[in-house]
Order: sequence, then C-alpha cells, then structure tokens
Amino acid sequence: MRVDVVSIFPDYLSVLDLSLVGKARQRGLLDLRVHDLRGWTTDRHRTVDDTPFGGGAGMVMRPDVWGTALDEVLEPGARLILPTPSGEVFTQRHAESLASADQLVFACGRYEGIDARVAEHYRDAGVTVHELSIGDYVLNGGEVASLVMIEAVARLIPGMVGNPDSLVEESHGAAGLLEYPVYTKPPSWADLEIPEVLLSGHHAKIERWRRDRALERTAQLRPDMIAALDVASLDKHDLAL
Ligand SMILES: COc1cccc(COC(=O)c2cn[nH]c2)c1
Repeated sequence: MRVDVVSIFPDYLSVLDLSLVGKARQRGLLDLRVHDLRGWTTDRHRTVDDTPFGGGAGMVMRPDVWGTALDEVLEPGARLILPTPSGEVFTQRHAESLASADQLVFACGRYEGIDARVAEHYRDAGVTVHELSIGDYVLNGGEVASLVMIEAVARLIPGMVGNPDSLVEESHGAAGLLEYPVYTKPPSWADLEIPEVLLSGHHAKIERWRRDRALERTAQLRPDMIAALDVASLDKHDLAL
C-alpha cells in the first residue's frame, strides 16, 4: 500500500519512521511518502492560505495550491482523506475498508480548513473522498488525526504484525463489546489479587467471566454500543446480567 501525506508541517509525520510503521516501510509493506504543501506554491512567500469569502476570523487554505499538489500525488484508484472535525467519525470499520486501498492520500488541513471546492472537485473527478473526524474536538491541524488513522490502517495490512491473532479488535471485540480487564504476573501486587477464576484453568468459566466483564463494562461506559448489539448474539446468561 502507498500512503501519501501532504502537510505544511511534514516533520510532524516523522514519527512514522519509528516502530511498526517504520519497520513496514523498511520491509516494503508500506510505501509512505510525506510532502510539504509549500512545495507546490509559486509565490515568493510560499502562500497556502487566504482570508475567507463571507468574512469571519481565521484563514482558509487555498484550492489552487491543494489542487496542484493533489493532481501530482493522487494515483488512479486512490482514496483522498481529509481529516476534519466536521467529518464522519472514523471507526474500525473505516480502518478495515481503507486497509484494502491501493493508495491513501491524507490532506492535512490547518487554519479554518481547506476551501470546500477541493473535496468537491475531486469527487466530481470520480475520486473517493472521505472527510473523517477522529473525535468531537478540534485540533490545530489534520496531522495528528492522520497519524491516528494511518496507524489504525497500517496495523491491518497483512504481514504488518507478527501474530495476526493479536489483530482481533482488542477494544472493540468482534462481538461489538469493549474488552474485558486483563492481568499478568505478579499474582499479587499492591495488595490486589487476580480474580480467582483466571487462575482456575477452567476455560469455559474463564470465557464466561470475560464476557460478563465485557458486557458490564460496555453497559457502563458505552450504552450506545449495547443499543447497537445484535440481540440474537446474546445468550440467556447475558440477558440475566
Ligand atoms: C480541514 O479542516 C480542518 C479545520 C480545523 C482543524 C482540522 C484538523 O482536524 C481536526 O481538528 C480533527 C479531526 N478529527 N477530529 C478533529 C481540519
């Protein structure tokens, strides 16, 4: 997979040289390229923004500079991703879908955002454009959101992680529940013990205990996920909880 990131702060993306993503690049699993948007400016001041039509505070990123950059970076079949607070919320489903793309291009907005004609222009040209939010808060730019989404996608690329079993969606289990609490050695720490059942070796009981904790935790922290559960996937024990 090829991933391109276009930003006025390309150094922000240098963390992608480290750890999992860094290794994947060395192994040729991931072709990641970071570009400085200012490389496509033509004026002496390398301007990428201007005042908003209709007035208002802040600045808007110019469509012409973005258009020149994206025309060069986008390959046929690429998905264009615009991190933005006013986008669809990014979920594991998006990560799974994006992991099958040939190329992802992340356009990192700054200031008040990117001129809306950029997304419109590329949609009209038949490019799949995703305006995606990583959560209901405002960052100063799309770089951090891009890092989040690149990590979520990259770890799903075949060969990226040693043990594919570890890719089971930890915190959003296949059953659509939050993960159960996990424990490891030492068995006693800070006067806190391990739940007895986990030391029993009784796998059916352990599985049941873990599911109960996952259901309880989900009901407590994410009632929206409980509401989305497929009731048919629950057994009478679950419903008795
Ligand atoms: C493209 O327009 C803008 C405008 C303002 C900030 C940003 C950066 O993205 C975020 O702030 C964000 C992404 N998910 N949650 C928050 C982009």
